[in-house]
Amino acid sequence: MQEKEMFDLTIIGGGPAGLYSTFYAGMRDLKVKLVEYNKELGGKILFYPEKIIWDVGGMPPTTGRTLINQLVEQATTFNPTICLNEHIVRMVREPDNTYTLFNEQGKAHYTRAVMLASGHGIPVMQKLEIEGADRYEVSNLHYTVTQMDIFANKRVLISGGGNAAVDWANELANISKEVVVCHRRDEFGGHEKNVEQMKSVTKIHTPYQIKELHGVGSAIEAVTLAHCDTGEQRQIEVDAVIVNHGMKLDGCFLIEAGLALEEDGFLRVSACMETSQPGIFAAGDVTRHEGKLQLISGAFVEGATAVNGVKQFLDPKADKQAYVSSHNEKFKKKNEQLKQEKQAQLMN
Ligand SMILES: Cc1cc2nc3c(=O)[nH]c(=O)nc-3n(C[C@H](O)[C@H](O)[C@H](O)COP(=O)(O)OP(=O)(O)OC[C@H]3O[C@@H](n4cnc5c(N)ncnc54)[C@H](O)[C@@H]3O)c2cc1C
Repeated sequence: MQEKEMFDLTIIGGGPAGLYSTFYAGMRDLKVKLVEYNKELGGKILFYPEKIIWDVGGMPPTTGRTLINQLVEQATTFNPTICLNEHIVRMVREPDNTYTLFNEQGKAHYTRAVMLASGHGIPVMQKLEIEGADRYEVSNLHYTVTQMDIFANKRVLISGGGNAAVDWANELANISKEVVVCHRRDEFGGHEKNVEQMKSVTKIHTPYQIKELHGVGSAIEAVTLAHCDTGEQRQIEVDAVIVNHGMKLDGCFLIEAGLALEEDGFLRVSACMETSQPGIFAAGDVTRHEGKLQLISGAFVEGATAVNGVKQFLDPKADKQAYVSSHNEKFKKKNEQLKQEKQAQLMN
């Protein structure tokens, strides 16, 4: 029988919100477990590991990969329990007001409080609805860009008009032989400046969509685009195709748990990031509230606020927030260690 180990807090989702909350929960002496669906931590940043991030406070321009590594290092400061490759699909409130969370295989996690840091749910890329397209996925049909240099000196077609498609088009224009963008609408998502830049450095076809892929073996060599209104067709030769048609979101378990949602399907939360169910808190992209900052910095603030909410939920007499880290006794030994490491570095 599975051993029933009870945690103070179980965090669902290992993106920026979940990772920072894991660290902060350690600062608040909570016994914490982090459960992530992917086999790797990092959340959405895993979609842009090579992109440079500029807008996280106090952090000089840093790649997504470096930020993930730093977040993971910080999250593991207090030795939390981390479970990867587990999709939480059900939350049950027990008569003693604790929660049991079940993963897809039926494994249970026992916890006194829950934090939903599940972003937009399990992202499932919208695939091309063209028969046989999947055979090119092993070679030059991509649904995300995790490594820029594989597109160096290539003729790349990007299909899609969202934020990510615009960003990738601009970045690839610096290294690829040619970047062509097709989109079924004339308008593109993302910052106006980025869209303008994309228009000046790539060839754009709107309103067009991919109608046919032509390949030999497992590689696409050309693509037929069709005009969305007239059906007029044009063929272009390519070395790689990137499709970014958005993601299907799996938010079903939030609905099944009976949590109050805003109209757009995201979680309604109180000022201390508690959901409509006592003991279930939330942080990051999964929440909506007035003043929402849907950025990594916003996820950090919401994470710390939610952990403080959890602490007071479990112990109403607890301080409202953790004692500042610069003067926190918890770090005394670690600070000594850091000083010694720095001195040793200077000596070498
Ligand atoms: C292309 C792109 C570029 C961006 N650039 C920037 C930028 O420059 N600066 C910036 O501040 N922000 C940027 N963002 C936004 C930023 O990435 C998000 O705001 C941030 O990742 C939100 O963090 P999160 O932890 O709330 O959610 P996520 O990062 O989405 O993480 C949620 C995690 O929860 C997991 N999960 C979900 N449901 C379950 C479940 N049921 N069971 C187990 N695990 C589950 C998911 O697998 C995922 O790992 C960008 C976003 C994109 C898409």
